[in-house]
Amino acid sequence: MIAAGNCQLADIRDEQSFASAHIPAATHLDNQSLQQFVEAADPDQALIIYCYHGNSSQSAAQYFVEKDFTEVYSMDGGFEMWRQLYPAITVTS
Ligand SMILES: O=S(=O)([O-])[S-]
Repeated sequence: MIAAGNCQLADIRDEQSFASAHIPAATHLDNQSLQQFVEAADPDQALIIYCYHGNSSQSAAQYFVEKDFTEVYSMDGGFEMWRQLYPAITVTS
Protein backbone atom coordinates (compact mmCIF):
# COMPACT_ATOMS: atom_id res chain seq x y z
CA MET A 1 0.00 0.00 0.00
CA ILE A 2 2.81 2.37 0.89
CA ALA A 3 4.89 1.31 -2.09
CA ALA A 4 1.93 1.82 -4.41
CA GLY A 5 1.67 5.37 -3.16
CA ASN A 6 -2.08 5.20 -2.88
CA CYS A 7 -2.28 6.09 0.76
CA GLN A 8 -1.61 9.03 3.02
CA LEU A 9 1.08 8.75 5.66
CA ALA A 10 1.21 10.81 8.82
CA ASP A 11 4.14 10.97 11.21
CA ILE A 12 3.20 12.07 14.72
CA ARG A 13 6.67 11.89 16.27
CA ASP A 14 8.36 15.07 17.39
CA GLU A 15 9.60 17.50 14.77
CA GLN A 16 13.26 16.75 15.40
CA SER A 17 12.83 13.04 14.84
CA PHE A 18 10.86 13.68 11.67
CA ALA A 19 13.53 16.04 10.41
CA SER A 20 16.30 13.52 10.95
CA ALA A 21 14.50 10.55 9.38
CA HIS A 22 11.05 9.60 8.17
CA ILE A 23 9.19 7.42 5.70
CA PRO A 24 9.09 8.91 2.19
CA ALA A 25 5.99 11.03 1.49
CA ALA A 26 5.01 11.18 5.15
CA THR A 27 3.52 14.40 6.47
CA HIS A 28 4.59 15.55 9.88
CA LEU A 29 1.63 16.13 12.15
CA ASP A 30 1.59 18.19 15.31
CA ASN A 31 -0.94 20.41 17.00
CA GLN A 32 -0.15 23.20 14.56
CA SER A 33 -0.49 21.25 11.35
CA LEU A 34 -3.29 18.92 12.42
CA GLN A 35 -6.24 21.10 11.50
CA GLN A 36 -4.83 21.91 8.09
CA PHE A 37 -4.07 18.26 7.44
CA VAL A 38 -7.60 17.19 8.33
CA GLU A 39 -9.01 19.78 5.94
CA ALA A 40 -6.66 18.95 3.09
CA ALA A 41 -6.61 15.16 3.41
CA ASP A 42 -8.92 12.85 1.51
CA PRO A 43 -11.03 11.06 4.14
CA ASP A 44 -11.74 8.23 1.69
CA GLN A 45 -8.12 7.45 0.96
CA ALA A 46 -6.30 5.11 3.30
CA LEU A 47 -4.41 6.90 6.05
CA ILE A 48 -1.52 5.28 7.88
CA ILE A 49 -0.28 6.87 11.07
CA TYR A 50 2.97 6.06 12.77
CA CYS A 51 4.77 7.15 15.91
CA TYR A 52 7.87 5.67 17.54
CA HIS A 53 6.68 2.24 18.56
CA GLY A 54 3.04 2.05 17.57
CA ASN A 55 1.41 3.12 20.83
CA SER A 56 0.38 6.75 20.47
CA SER A 57 -0.52 6.23 16.83
CA GLN A 58 -3.44 4.11 18.01
CA SER A 59 -5.20 7.01 19.70
CA ALA A 60 -4.27 9.28 16.80
CA ALA A 61 -5.87 6.74 14.45
CA GLN A 62 -8.98 6.75 16.61
CA TYR A 63 -9.11 10.53 16.29
CA PHE A 64 -9.20 10.26 12.50
CA VAL A 65 -11.88 7.57 12.63
CA GLU A 66 -13.97 10.04 14.64
CA LYS A 67 -13.30 12.63 11.92
CA ASP A 68 -14.96 10.22 9.46
CA PHE A 69 -11.84 8.95 7.76
CA THR A 70 -12.92 5.63 6.34
CA GLU A 71 -9.67 3.64 6.31
CA VAL A 72 -7.23 4.44 9.09
CA TYR A 73 -4.29 2.33 10.21
CA SER A 74 -1.88 2.61 13.08
CA MET A 75 1.48 1.21 12.03
CA ASP A 76 2.40 -1.66 14.34
CA GLY A 77 5.92 -1.23 15.67
CA GLY A 78 6.04 2.37 14.50
CA PHE A 79 8.98 4.04 12.85
CA GLU A 80 11.53 2.05 14.85
CA MET A 81 10.23 -1.19 13.36
CA TRP A 82 10.04 0.37 9.91
CA ARG A 83 13.61 1.55 10.13
CA GLN A 84 14.81 -1.92 11.05
CA LEU A 85 12.84 -3.62 8.31
CA TYR A 86 13.37 -1.09 5.52
CA PRO A 87 16.44 1.02 6.26
CA ALA A 88 16.78 1.77 2.55
CA ILE A 89 13.27 3.18 2.33
CA THR A 90 13.79 5.96 4.81
CA VAL A 91 14.47 9.61 4.14
CA THR A 92 17.30 10.89 6.27
CA SER A 93 18.65 14.38 6.42
O1 LIG B 1 5.49 6.49 20.14
S1 LIG B 1 5.04 5.48 21.11
O2 LIG B 1 3.85 5.99 21.80
O3 LIG B 1 4.76 4.20 20.48
S2 LIG B 1 6.47 5.23 22.37
